[in-house]
Amino acid sequence: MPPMTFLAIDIGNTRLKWAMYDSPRPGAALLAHGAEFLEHIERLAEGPWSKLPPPTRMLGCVVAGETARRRVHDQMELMLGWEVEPRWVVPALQEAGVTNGYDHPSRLGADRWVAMIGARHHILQRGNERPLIVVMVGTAVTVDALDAQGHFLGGLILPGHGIMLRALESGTAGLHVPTGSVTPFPRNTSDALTSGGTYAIAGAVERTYQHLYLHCSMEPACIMAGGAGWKMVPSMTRPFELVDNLIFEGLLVMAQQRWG
Ligand SMILES: Nc1ncnc2c1ncn2[C@@H]1O[C@H](COP(=O)(O)OP(=O)(O)O)[C@@H](O)[C@H]1O
Ligand SMILES: CC(C)(COP(=O)(O)O)[C@@H](O)C(=O)NCCC(=O)O
Ligand SMILES: [K+]
Repeated sequence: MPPMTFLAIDIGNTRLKWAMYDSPRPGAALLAHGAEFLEHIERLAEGPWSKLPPPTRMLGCVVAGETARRRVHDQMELMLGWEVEPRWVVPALQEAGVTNGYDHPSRLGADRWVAMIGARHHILQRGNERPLIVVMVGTAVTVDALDAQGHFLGGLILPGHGIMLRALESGTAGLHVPTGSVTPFPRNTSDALTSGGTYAIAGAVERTYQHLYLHCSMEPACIMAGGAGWKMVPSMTRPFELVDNLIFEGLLVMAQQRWG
């Protein structure tokens, strides 16, 4: 049987991340991966994808809008020998052991849905059925809560580091300063802005931790991901695990259910 290669794609509001695996299932071997800022999507076919084997299956999640999705389809069409049909995640009422408590389940960000499925799979593999907080630090920050049975209870959306800074710069006269350091008692504008943003995110996670602990009477686990997740590492108030490829783990779980 020929190998069943799998292409996973995550289109966020800042960057497209992609990864090619040797099969559509968790634990598959990673063959190649990359990331492009959205303005460079048109480089994919001629550049990083040109040396890839044709994918047998493709599954992606997109929150950057219809135009970005179409630009990726165009790149896939340019690839000689690629006949794969692009498939994109739409958050459902239930998938892979996670139930979706959103008022309108399909309006939940597809990346949040995929990340929660990846995170739930990740902690179940460690034999831990416990409440779970999934934090994604990208363009925006999301802090999502699941109970021990895998019910998504709800979650927060807040601005990411970049948006917070740009909002303050554009809404004030005197806040155009270089990036500072995170410190408990900032004594200059740069440190005050950088610390304010970082602790705003850490505080939102801490609050969700308290809410979920109270709701479930059981200590939650916390999984963190996203391009700026590493910036949060020294400032978190509870134990957490940084999982770099969380979205891809989620897409692999979903791919296995579809094609495995
Ligand atoms: N090397 C990097 N390239 C791009 N963004 C980075 C990088 N390192 C950190 N970041 C931060 O990560 C954020 C983008 O993360 P990412 O997960 O790509 O976002 P999204 O999923 O929204 O596209 C940016 O706002 C930026 O602050
Ligand atoms: C919250 C988000 C903007 C996060 O996007 P990102 O930072 O990953 O680019 C995205 O998940 C989204 O557009 N969600 C739809 C609205 C919702 O989840 O309620
Ligand atoms: K994302």
